[in-house]
Amino acid sequence: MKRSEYLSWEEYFMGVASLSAQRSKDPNTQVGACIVNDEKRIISIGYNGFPRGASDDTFPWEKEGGVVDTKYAYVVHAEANAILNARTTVSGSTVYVTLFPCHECTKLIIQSGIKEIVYASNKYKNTESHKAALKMLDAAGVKYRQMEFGEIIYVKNPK
Ligand SMILES: Nc1ccn([C@H]2C[C@H](O)[C@@H](COP(=O)(O)O)O2)c(=O)n1
Ligand SMILES: [Zn+2]
Repeated sequence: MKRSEYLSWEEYFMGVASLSAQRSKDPNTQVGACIVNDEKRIISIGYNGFPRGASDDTFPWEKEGGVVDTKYAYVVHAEANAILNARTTVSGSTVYVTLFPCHECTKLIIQSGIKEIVYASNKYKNTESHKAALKMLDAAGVKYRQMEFGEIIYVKNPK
């Protein structure tokens, strides 16, 4: 008899996103993303980090200070890295991401043709960035739903 405690596809893809997040050097928030096509194939992964050439040891991880002295000026977000890392089209795919996309990543998600977002944490809910992201996703008809490992707890823009 086959074992019954195996991971569901959703748990597997969010698990890969979560493992990817563990590569991040951000001391405060580690984010991972996993892009999956309609054949359930993982086509790309990414996590938040500095761009090539920007050393994790010399560029700032600070949250506060002048623009050039904080991480926000330099970090490439997990979703952006996953889209950029893809070696095939991401159009029509689903992105599993450990944190709801910010408004900038939302633009990339929409423009790259990703059709669905499955996210875990929504810790920046109620921020202006989140509101803008929701506005764009709803206008574009991109679906999004929250999942807690194994359990889908919220669905928006269903088929
Ligand atoms: N959807 C997101 C949102 C944020 N990030 C990155 C950008 C930063 O490295 C970090 C957020 O830092 P915090 O302000 O919480 O200290 O997460 C991302 O990759 N994807
Ligand atoms: Zn972002």
